[in-house]
Amino acid sequence: MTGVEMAFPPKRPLMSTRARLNLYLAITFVIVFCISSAVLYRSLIDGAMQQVRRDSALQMEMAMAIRRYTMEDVRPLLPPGEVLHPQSIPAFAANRTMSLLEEVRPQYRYAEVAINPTNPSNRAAGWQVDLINAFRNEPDKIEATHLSEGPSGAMLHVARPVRPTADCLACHGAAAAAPAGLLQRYGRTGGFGWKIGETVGAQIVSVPTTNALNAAREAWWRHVGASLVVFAALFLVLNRVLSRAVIAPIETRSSTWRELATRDAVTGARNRRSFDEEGRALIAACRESGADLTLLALDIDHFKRVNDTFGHDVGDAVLCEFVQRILQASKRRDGLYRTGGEEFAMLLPHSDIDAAAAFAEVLRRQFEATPFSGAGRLTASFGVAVLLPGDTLETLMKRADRALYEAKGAGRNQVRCIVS
Ligand SMILES: Nc1nc2c(ncn2[C@@H]2O[C@H](COP(=O)(O)OP(=O)(O)OP(=O)(O)O)[C@@H](O)[C@H]2O)c(=O)[nH]1
Repeated sequence: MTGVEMAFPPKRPLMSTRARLNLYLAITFVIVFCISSAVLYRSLIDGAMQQVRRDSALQMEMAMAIRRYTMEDVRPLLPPGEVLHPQSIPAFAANRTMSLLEEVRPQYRYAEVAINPTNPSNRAAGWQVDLINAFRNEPDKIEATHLSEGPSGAMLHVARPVRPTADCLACHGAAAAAPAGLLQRYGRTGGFGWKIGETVGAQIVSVPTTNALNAAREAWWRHVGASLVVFAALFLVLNRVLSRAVIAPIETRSSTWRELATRDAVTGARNRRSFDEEGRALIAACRESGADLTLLALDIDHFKRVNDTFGHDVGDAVLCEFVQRILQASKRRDGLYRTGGEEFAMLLPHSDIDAAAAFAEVLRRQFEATPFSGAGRLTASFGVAVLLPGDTLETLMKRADRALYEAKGAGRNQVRCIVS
């Protein structure tokens, strides 16, 4: 056997239909998964914050109820006078009661603070002052929020303005008119001169957000994990179903169509169309890599006589046997092309003219020595041409044909080479 190598097999698409289907499925799943996870994350966080706000609203309502109870039920029994009972002051009662609640619900805080308080421990500081000033700047505002980050986590502070009514001025109007007990307990320095409707302070409810947000994030991670499992299972099922129901039949049909479009129906050799396409690609590849390329033109001698003597069917069988013998003698299964009736061509990359001629000679001897079944002894002629700079497939083919005609002209059953 010779060392020549026949043409490269035709190039396949970079990705198979199956691989493309998997890629599209995977991309679709990733997009759907990311969008649904992002939407879920947003809604879980929003839900957690709404829960925090509901908690703060409930706490504020509790404080308001305590104030009201103090004002309506306690104050009439213990009106400010010579002796001051702080328990009868709404702000004191609310602060005190809510501080008891804080013992069982740590971090849930309530504070009534003022810029100019009667009780110095109720003096607003830092962001509390900012909230009060915000209410002062916008008298229509009835609620303001502030988020803070502390050692125990993030907190949401919800504030409502404290605006004195006529009742409040009994203690917080002029210091001279204030009850003696109040002056005696807190002095004359703070908590006087308030005016009806002006913002003097704020009720502030503080609620932790960290726990609720962490719970929302944990729920999100659980969902992400479960979704991943569901998406992966769905991917596998869809992949299987589509592969069996759609891709497999398409691949079978397309490979059949490819065979029909690129092979000669009688001999199974690659057809003229393949020769043109693959020949051009091969020339470009050999030019780029600098590899040799030779073209072998083959033709059965006096083939017409086979048809005329034994019939067209035997002629077909001879063509098939001719192809099989060539393929068996070469390394590759592709690379032999039927370019005409009983004319064939072979593209031999990495073969110089001597190697190609030697291969042709092996074939020639083999044909000559071994009779064809049904048709007896037959010979073939060969023309060899090597790829030259500036060659196209057509010019290369022309030279190989010329060499073949020279072989025919010289009596057939021989190999002729044309180098330039
Ligand atoms: N059985 C069969 N014959 C074919 C087929 N295609 C072409 N032929 C015949 O091949 C013969 C080719 O004849 P020619 O071109 O005269 O060539 P030849 O007889 O081989 O003579 P040389 O090539 O000069 O040696 C014709 O008789 C065609 O009818 C085919 O597919 N099957």
